[in-house]
Amino acid sequence: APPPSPPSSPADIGRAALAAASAVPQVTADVPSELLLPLYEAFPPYFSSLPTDLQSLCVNLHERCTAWAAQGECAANPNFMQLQCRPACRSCDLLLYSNRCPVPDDLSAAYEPGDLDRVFEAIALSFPDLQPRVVSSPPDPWLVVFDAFISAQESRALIDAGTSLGFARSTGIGPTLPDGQHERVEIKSRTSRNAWCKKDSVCETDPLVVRVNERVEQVTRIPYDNYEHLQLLHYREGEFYHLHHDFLPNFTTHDGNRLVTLFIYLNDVEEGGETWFPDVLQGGIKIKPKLGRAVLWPNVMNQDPAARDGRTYHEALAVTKGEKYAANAWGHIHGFKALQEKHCTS
Ligand SMILES: O=C(O)CCC(=O)C(=O)O
Ligand SMILES: [Fe+2]
Repeated sequence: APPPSPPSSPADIGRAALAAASAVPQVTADVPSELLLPLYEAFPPYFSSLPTDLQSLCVNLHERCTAWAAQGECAANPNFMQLQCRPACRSCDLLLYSNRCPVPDDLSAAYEPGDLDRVFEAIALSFPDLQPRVVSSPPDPWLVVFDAFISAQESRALIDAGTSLGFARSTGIGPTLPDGQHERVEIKSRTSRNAWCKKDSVCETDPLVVRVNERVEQVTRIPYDNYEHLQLLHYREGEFYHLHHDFLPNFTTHDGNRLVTLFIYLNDVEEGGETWFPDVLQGGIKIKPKLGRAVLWPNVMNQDPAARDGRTYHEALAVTKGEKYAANAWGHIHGFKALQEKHCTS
């Protein structure tokens, strides 16, 4: 990914710290000579003190890291520099999750035991304009369909945001990396494409998108910061997402897991593309995509919001005619967005 905020550097005055000193032909600023040496030559104690699986990750990811470090950018722009220019900033120890991601001060939970039922019970009474229908309720898992969750104009704004951000083949969550995050891998069971409504994108400036996020927050009573950035989806004819659960496996990060999924359909689909819940009610439930419609379901148990509700497996059936646009809003127990900025989410 491109640097979110590249340091200001007047000229190309150095090379990566891992380049040999002889490979740096033109040094036009005062760069300390040790920064021009390979890290393990210049700082053997520092390098060998790192756990072995971190040593291979202790590299500069940008060729101007050394020069930026010499200009004081490690202190001026730490979020970017400490991860992109690890050896140059002597920040390789931050590759360890426990070093990089101290437990947040505010670990309050969006849902305490019992809150999930309270939130779902209140929805039918509090948001009549959104046309909610309780399709399933305890002792079965909650499942609420809103037939007017967003307007045609808001749907258009979300599709346009996805198009401008660029839809790319969707991935699944792969093995845990040494830095505590997870590899993203292409999976055969999911052929859709998606875009993330990320920070500093049109999603944060378009009032229509902002309004949708506010509604998601109000209806679910999960704060905006606890939500992952909206994930915008595009399925072309034949594309699908096979049976899966939205609760993340093996997560250990401070954001906690996904409490609920609010899934929004952004267009009418000619044929297919239903969301199928095989274990909700007798014989399962299929939700047909429809512009403005949304489905809300829990991924966790009412009595224990840290535990997965194994009954809300679901599948996006293949679009058999036309195309499908949709959006996922995933609300976590704890804050998510601020942690993601520090690369501390899964
Ligand atoms: O497209 C759908 O109907 C559901 C998609 C889904 O379950 C997901 O993206 O996690
Ligand atoms: Fe899903």
